[in-house]
Amino acid sequence: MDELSAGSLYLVVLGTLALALAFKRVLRGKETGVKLPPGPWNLPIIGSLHHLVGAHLPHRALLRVSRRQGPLMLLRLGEVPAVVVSSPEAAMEFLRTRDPPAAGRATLDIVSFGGKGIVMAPYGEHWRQVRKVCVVELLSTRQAGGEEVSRLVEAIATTSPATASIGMTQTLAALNNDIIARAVPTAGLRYLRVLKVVATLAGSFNMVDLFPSSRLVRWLSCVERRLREHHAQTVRIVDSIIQDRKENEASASPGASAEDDDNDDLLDVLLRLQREDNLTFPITAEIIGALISDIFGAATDTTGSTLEWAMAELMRNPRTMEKAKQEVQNALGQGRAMVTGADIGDLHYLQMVIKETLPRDPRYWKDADEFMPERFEKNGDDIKATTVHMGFIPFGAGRRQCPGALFATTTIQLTPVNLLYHFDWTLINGESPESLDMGEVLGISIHRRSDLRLHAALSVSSGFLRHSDRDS
Ligand code: HEM
Repeated sequence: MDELSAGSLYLVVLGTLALALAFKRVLRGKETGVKLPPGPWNLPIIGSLHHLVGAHLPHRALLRVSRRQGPLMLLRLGEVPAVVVSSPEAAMEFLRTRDPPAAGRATLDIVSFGGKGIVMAPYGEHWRQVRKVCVVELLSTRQAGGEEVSRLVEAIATTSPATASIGMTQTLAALNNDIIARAVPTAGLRYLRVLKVVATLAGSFNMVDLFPSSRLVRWLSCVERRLREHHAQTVRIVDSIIQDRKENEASASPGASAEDDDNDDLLDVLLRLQREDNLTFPITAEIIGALISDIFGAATDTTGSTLEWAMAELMRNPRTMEKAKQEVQNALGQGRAMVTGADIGDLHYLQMVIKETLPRDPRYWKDADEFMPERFEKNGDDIKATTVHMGFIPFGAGRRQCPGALFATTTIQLTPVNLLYHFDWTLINGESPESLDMGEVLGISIHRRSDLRLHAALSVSSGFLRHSDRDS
């Protein structure tokens, strides 16, 4: 098996970093005076693209070239110079000490509202302000997911046993949308559907991104046209959501909004900031739209695929699954309807399972391909300090590190704990742990190539009544 095997969030990070850094943080040496790293030999027009041929996933091709060139290399992707960072140390060094100007991909410029949100905003006053809004107002104090995970458990528990084959890809993606959508409840399915198309189009390699100055390429590209159309739809949907919310607020009784401050969702917070007008620039409807899109985009794909890989790894490793289940059931006893964030602190093995879903670099981890949560036991208390140096930066580092890390961590722990506590999971269609497909495809992060379909039976510990019992 390939040394960066499926299930590794390090892949997500590597993919994210490689793609983000390759496309998003493009160094323009002559503008910045930064000394550019060396790269492989280039051809006219296509630049370094021929070095990437042969791997079906771009991050793997980048990894292959980086093995020859070193962890920091300069590629020319068509006409676009790109610095690719592919080792944790180089990434840490790069992310901590340098802040190259963002020169966005042509397609991402469209979907990011021209950098008016956070993800594609170049370093500067606008980014500083919106980042503060995200960290202080939107993400740090919000606990993700309790209600939604509970609904998910109930939905699975009440699925008729005869047909209880659960499509984990859709189920976990729906859970994440549910969690994030709580922040924008009126966003609705239409918004999420459009956003998904936008993410798929923007997540792929596009000629327009390689030759942004070519009018011919832009004219021939249907991707750019489709992105513009879908982006216009998201703008219309967000505008109508804002309009509805403002009308509701206007018709609500005076004082009601102050009472509900604690329940404010993401849109409420942004509208309040717009009214207060305390930032160094006005929060326009466009900025609100851009921030909402960015947060959905940054949150759903990453969290959903992490959860899916974690479940897949557990299914592929029955002994690990059994050990994790034992820990959860021993710690929580029988008959609980819901496991909450407060219960997670004692579940050390489960936390190691999540960590193990994240790093997979053979230069730092022995038998990196083996799914061995126990490897974290050995490092004991030093784990926090050592992981930073050992290739464990799933949420990035430096100024642009993930502001949703806390939010995401709650979801990626709370969901599997509940899934393991309430259900016994089995593979279906004659699949065995050894034959389980662990192939990958590229989206905003690395996804499973095939949908993970599992059978769920209510476990003895679960407090949810069996479906048949409920009916009788
Ligand atoms: C397992 C889940 C997640 C992983 C692995 C992850 C990883 C990352 C990484 C590596 C970056 C830095 C990218 C770069 O340097 O360009 C990032 C940025 C970001 N993430 Fe996350 N993330 C996750 C979940 C979330 C969630 C749940 C949210 C919001 C609710 C979120 C919001 C953001 C935002 C807004 C940024 C851009 C920050 C900036 O540019 O200043 N992420 N994430």
